[in-house]
Amino acid sequence: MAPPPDMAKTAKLERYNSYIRRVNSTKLLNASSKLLFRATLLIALVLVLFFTLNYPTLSSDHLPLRRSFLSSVGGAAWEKRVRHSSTPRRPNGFSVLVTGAAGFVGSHCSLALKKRGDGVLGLDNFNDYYDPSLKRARQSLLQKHQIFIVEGDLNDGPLLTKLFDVVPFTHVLHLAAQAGVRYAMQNPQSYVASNIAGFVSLLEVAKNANPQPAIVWASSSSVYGLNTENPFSELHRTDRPASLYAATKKAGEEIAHTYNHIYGLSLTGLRFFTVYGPWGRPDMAYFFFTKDILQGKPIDVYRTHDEREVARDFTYIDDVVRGCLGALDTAEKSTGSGGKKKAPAQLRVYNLGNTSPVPVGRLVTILEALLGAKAKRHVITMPSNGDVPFTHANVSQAWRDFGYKPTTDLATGLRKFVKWYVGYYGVQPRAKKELRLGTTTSTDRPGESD
Ligand SMILES: O=C(O)[C@H]1O[C@H](OP(=O)(O)OP(=O)(O)OC[C@H]2O[C@@H](n3ccc(=O)[nH]c3=O)[C@H](O)[C@@H]2O)[C@H](O)[C@@H](O)[C@H]1O
Repeated sequence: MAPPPDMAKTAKLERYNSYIRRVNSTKLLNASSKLLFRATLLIALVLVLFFTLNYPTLSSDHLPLRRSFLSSVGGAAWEKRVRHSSTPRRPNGFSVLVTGAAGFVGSHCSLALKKRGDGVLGLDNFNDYYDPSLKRARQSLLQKHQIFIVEGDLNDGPLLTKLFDVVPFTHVLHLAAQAGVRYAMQNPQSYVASNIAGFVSLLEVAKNANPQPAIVWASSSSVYGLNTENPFSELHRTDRPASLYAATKKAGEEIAHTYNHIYGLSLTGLRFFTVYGPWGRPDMAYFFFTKDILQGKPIDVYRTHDEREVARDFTYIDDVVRGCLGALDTAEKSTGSGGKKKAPAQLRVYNLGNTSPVPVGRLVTILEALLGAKAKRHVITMPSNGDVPFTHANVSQAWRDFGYKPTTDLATGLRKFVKWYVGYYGVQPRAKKELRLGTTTSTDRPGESD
């Protein structure tokens, strides 16, 4: 029997309503899965960005990815900046790639080269081994002098290749490194990554470049290690490093030999002796002693195991800059091309020191006078941390080949450093008046802080 017409209508309405509910719930389901999918995508993207930008090591696998996120690298505008920065403005001027250009020695050398009309392109990874804001301040200074620093890592082969594709560099001044003797015990891998892998990465690209550049690079006085002959000469033994830092610099010297031998690269290693001065490195003793003395904090002054004073051949930055430029000026051309050696090429190593070691206690006394504050000296036996008891350079080879002659004694150099320090950090040493430190601004040129 057929239902009465009202009941049939109600049943139809019921079916219709349930159909609408089903449609609505399907729509809702679709909408929420879309939302879920988008949210997942967003979280994944955030995670990828986070791990890429914060990847802590120098793993080359991740660098191109990291770069492409950060990047300003590549593109017509970028290439124009790279070319403009590297173009010399004097006849027969050099086109120099300065690695570690935002570093202490790198920033000073970049400005000195630019000042005399050479083209300079910087490369720096702005790592946080010490306060990166100091590196950024140096970068701003270089930028004011039309020096562009490409932000990138030595282990980024494709980036280096790109730079050499854009610019036919005549020279490389390779100063990028993991510095610091004592920190090597805390972070050994960073020394291997920068000073060995990074150096090889640069040499691989340089040997394939056409033309091959001449390379001048920073070795270290620390390669003399346990050498007891004095003063240190390039002819002395360097096979007993006392720290991993020294071992990686010594490895660099051997690696330089190999690339010179196989590919005809012209290579000059410069053994720097405890370089100090304005815009210096905060991890070095003279720098953190200054900070600690001003803050009334105690400082550790090392003495040797046989109760003697520890001494260093502290070398002022302007002298080292002159040494670097002298080495560049006398560097012969590499002889290879396209990865093939055509003839024997120049291979050199030089000490760049001050030739007069000063005990660390004396350095503290000079700082006390400049700062008008007494240091809280905590004299302790040198811990087993890779430090050597003394350094002393014989620089006769650098003098003979490019007229290197250090001219700044420690008291003069520290006065310039303190003058910069108080200006940069805005502190007032009590001795300001007596020593005529004056003030300086953070925009003072490195090497022109007087
Ligand atoms: O010539 C180099 O190739 C190296 O020079 C520099 O190393 P170093 O000569 O060790 O300079 P730096 O740390 O300033 O210690 C100075 C003195 O203070 C003593 N020292 C140090 C710390 C401390 O707390 N107390 C102390 O007495 C310490 O024992 C030492 O006698 C660069 O950092 C390094 O990167 C590398 O370039």
